Amino acid sequence: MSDPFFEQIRARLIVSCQALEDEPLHGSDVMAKMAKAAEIGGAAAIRANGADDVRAIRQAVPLPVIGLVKRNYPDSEIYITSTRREVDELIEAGASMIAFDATRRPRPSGETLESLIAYMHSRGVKMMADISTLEESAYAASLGVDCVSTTLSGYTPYSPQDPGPDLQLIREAVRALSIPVIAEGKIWDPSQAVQALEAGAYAVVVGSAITRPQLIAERYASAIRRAAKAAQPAEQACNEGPRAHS
Ligand SMILES: CC(=O)N[C@H](C=O)[C@@H](O)[C@H](O)[C@H](O)COP(=O)(O)O
Repeated sequence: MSDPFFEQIRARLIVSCQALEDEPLHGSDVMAKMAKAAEIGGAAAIRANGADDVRAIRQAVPLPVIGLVKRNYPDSEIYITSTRREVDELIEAGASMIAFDATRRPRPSGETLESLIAYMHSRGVKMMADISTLEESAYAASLGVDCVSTTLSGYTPYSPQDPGPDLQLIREAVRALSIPVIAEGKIWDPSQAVQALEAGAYAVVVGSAITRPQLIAERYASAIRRAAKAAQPAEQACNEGPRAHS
């Protein structure tokens, strides 16, 4: 593939810099700093939520920004770039590629997956299809998206609910598709990123493990709590000392 964007991200790290309103790091200024840190750390591109964050990040770093808009609608479970309204916002903000929910669940505002992809085609924008299963990846590819990302595995009720990345989906999608398959979702460790690449992923997106400190802290705190709890009976026995025989 000779597309400069895809050349730039080949076998590289993409950092997802996202903080929703209820998260402590919410705010475009903070996300722009996160993106700067990611760039210094070696990221080849940034994934970001919302037109304001896309704009701020584009000003802060010379990296391509994959944009999405998370917005809840009352009549749909889909919340990642659900309709052309979000697509327009991202194009306006200068996103290099648009990430969107490419599951076949009902979309809000009478939009369909097919109509949304056709609209993005007509606007000439690159498309990253966020999918949760092999079947969804194949269908999105047949509609002409530029790449698929395993973002939604574990986030639809019918996909595997595992704690780690869906390496099997990556492997199967790579085998089945002729477009890049991006590994995304639940990658917490550099070794998992390497496994994803070994499974054939074209690039790897890491979010929470780099940019959501409250989740990172929680992992440490709960591991420490678990270890302390497991050590308790032994400690108690130690403190009590040998029992005197009566
Ligand atoms: C399911 C969903 O809404 N995923 C979102 C998609 O943009 C983000 O909240 C994730 O942080 C991103 O996909 C990266 O994944 P992880 O944070 O696991 O590295």
